[in-house]
Amino acid sequence: MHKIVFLDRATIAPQIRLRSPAFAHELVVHDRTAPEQIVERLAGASIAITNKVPLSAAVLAQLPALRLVAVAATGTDCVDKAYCQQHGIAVANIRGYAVNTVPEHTFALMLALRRNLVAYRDDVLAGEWQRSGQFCFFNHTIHDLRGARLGIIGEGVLGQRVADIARAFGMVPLFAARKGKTGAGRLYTPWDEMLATSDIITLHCPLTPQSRGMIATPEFRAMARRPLIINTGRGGLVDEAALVQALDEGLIAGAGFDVADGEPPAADSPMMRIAARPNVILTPHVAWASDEAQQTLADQLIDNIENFVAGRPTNLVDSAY
Ligand SMILES: NC(=O)c1ccc[n+]([C@@H]2O[C@H](COP(=O)([O-])OP(=O)(O)OC[C@H]3O[C@@H](n4cnc5c(N)ncnc54)[C@H](O)[C@@H]3O)[C@@H](O)[C@H]2O)c1
Ligand SMILES: O=C(O)[C@H](O)CO
Repeated sequence: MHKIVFLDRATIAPQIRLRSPAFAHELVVHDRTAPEQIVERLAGASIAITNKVPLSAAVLAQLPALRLVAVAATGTDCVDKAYCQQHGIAVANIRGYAVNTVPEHTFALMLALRRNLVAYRDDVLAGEWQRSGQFCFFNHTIHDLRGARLGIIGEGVLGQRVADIARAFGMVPLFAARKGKTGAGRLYTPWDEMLATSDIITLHCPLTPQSRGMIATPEFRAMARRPLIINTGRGGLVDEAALVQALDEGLIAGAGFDVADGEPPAADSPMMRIAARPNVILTPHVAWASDEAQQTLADQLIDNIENFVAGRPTNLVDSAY
């Protein structure tokens, strides 16, 4: 009989229904699991469910019964997939569930920052409208999306939907070629050209050893049009100290982030130090979290587990990802 252990059920909202897998099993559910509890809790489990509890090689090496890590997310950066691949542990993720929720959140950040909604709201609350003496006032510039060039990093499910919505707004979406690769091809804009010509840059790629820190000081200095940076991908894709410096030096117009390098970020972290600025919006990794998307995720999570046990696994992730 399979023993299934869910390490962090509290990362999915309580109203989301998690159906019981349709095979003989024992299911143990923990709301949260601290690093020092992982090995003890997964002892004897053949299937581990994790959303964000890290499963490092050192931890996995102590779990000889483990056969499947079912990640309750698209991003699998919390799992040492190279170790899993070498030791016959399958890793499955959730795909396509966020195709509405993340692009909608991405555009919410873009619109709010392009139109300076946070700054105007602060002004209204501070009495600026009354002081202006007329029906409107112009303390902050406002830019339309129509005509803006949108650099998109990552051309998967989310990057493509963002491009579709961008076209509907009359924007010009540009899929960035891989950093460091020459010869962009018909569908891709060379990396340097994307940096130099975008009015907004949005990240939709996984966090891997290759993509960590892909936007750092040299990239900010190459952003000739003072773009907005939107990151709903993963903390760690953008070097946060370099982001603060880029904002301080006016190299970028603003930042809309749903993720941080280390979550929750420490109170004195770079992201928290800039979070109150009017041209910064930081949301707590909730772009994925519409009720609709969460239910799709929960259903697909159990599908993945049932399919694995039935011998026809779905959504397996290899170590390159
Ligand atoms: N903030 C959130 O709530 C939230 C929700 C869902 C997904 N995400 C993040 O968004 C990412 C993308 O999701 P998706 O559903 O589009 O995944 P996907 O697998 O469909 O697409 C990922 C794309 O990134 C590309 N890619 C891989 N490595 C790259 C690199 N080094 N540089 C540039 N591109 C690279 C892949 O080729 C692929 O086209 C996930 O990996 C996850 O980290 C965040
Ligand atoms: O990768 C994902 O699916 C989101 O970050 C939610 O965990």
